[in-house]
Amino acid sequence: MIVVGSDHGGLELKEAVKRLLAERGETFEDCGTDNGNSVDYPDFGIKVARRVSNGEAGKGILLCGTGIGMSIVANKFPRVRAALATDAFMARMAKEHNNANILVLGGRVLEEAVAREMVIAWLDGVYEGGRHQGRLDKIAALERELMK
Ligand SMILES: O=C(CO)[C@H](O)[C@H](O)[C@H](O)COP(=O)(O)O
Repeated sequence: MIVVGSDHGGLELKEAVKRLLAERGETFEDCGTDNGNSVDYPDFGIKVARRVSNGEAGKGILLCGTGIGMSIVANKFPRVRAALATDAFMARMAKEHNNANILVLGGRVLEEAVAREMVIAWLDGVYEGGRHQGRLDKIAALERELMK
């Protein structure tokens, strides 16, 4: 299950991402926003990141104008590794090296065709483990330490 969410700045590109997910037959749920009215990105970033953090959803895709605000919010949550990417290489690395469970996109930054390539690269990428796992373990240990 993939949860998606955006503010008004990411809404148009989110609709394109949803079309791609539907074409691929992915199971997904849109946590909003659902219209162009100005909203606050944390409200929607929290909805998506909480569900990834607690395991209700395996993956999430978040969009705002630049993706920066959504990244800041999502990475507050334990077990969330949210990656703001700007091209297909970064999106693929986000999966292969970082095992990112949330992909963050900027609706005011990306062309639809590039965003589609990115989502495909991230979804189809395979986490490599190996040397990268020790690095993710260090991040997880830091999370546990900071939560004490
Ligand atoms: O939070 C952001 C930047 O990190 C997002 O890009 C928002 O979409 C943006 O800040 C919203 O801007 P607006 O002028 O209120 O439309």
